[in-house]
Amino acid sequence: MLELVPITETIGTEVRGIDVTDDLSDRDFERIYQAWIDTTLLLIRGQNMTPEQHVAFTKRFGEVFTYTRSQFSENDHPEILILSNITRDGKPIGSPYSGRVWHTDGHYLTQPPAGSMLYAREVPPTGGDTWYANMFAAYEALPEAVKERIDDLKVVISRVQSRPYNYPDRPAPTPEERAEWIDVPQPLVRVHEVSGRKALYAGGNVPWRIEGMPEEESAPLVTFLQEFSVQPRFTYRHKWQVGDIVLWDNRSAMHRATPYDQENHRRLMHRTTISGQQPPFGPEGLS
Ligand SMILES: O=C(O)CCC(=O)C(=O)O
Ligand SMILES: [Fe+2]
Repeated sequence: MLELVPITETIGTEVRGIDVTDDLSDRDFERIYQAWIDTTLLLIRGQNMTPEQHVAFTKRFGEVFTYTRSQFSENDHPEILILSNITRDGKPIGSPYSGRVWHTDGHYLTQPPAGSMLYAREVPPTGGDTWYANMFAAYEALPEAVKERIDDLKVVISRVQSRPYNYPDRPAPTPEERAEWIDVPQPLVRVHEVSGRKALYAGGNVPWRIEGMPEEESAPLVTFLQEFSVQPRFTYRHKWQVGDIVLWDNRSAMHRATPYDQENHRRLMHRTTISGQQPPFGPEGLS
């Protein structure tokens, strides 16, 4: 029987009593979907999915993104992104460095993904955990004066500067990529398109600044918001077991991967990504 169990006081729901490869009734799915929207993260343990089943389950939450240009997608499954240190024919089959700093996926895209579903296939005995922070809770805990100050601010994100920082194992952007990777504006406070709740949209792995604000004012505010939002009271550290699925709502969560002994242990994660809309601007998210 489907059971929904809170993970911490502020973030996450563990979904028990389901096999995601079975047909879930619309009623059960609706409860799971609502828990995802409300608590930003779902954990489902003990699953055994083929790539097809992973994609099919992800599709219930939205349109699944296809990695047409990634060197790290699974053979014949462009929807499955591989995060791993395991090598295939002497070549890495994934980037083991992805996400080592707090971030929200695709902050630098005009249409960032709505969510990501990570599935653990192989895990090291220690390390390789993933941290998550609930950005609704972080926003709501800010002093009223800070909320008023930041509610209508826009930030500008530079994708070009992000590449070497995020992926030390990948080459710097090519001139073509540089030309294509434009600076992207995002709201600093994001109104969730399903619940209407406000979240701090302050992801950190891509350099960003606040539009129209002098650097000496913007930089300390950015640092304050980033540090504020990852306090233990808003976060959950997930220690992976094989068969775990974690689905996070990228509109209301930040996350961060932690290191592990890459020389001696294997970690293999399959990720699907749910496409998203352009974050709405304006105090009510209407414009
Ligand atoms: O490997 C992980 O634990 C998370 C990596 C990450 O940032 C992601 O999948 O978006
Ligand atoms: Fe990520």
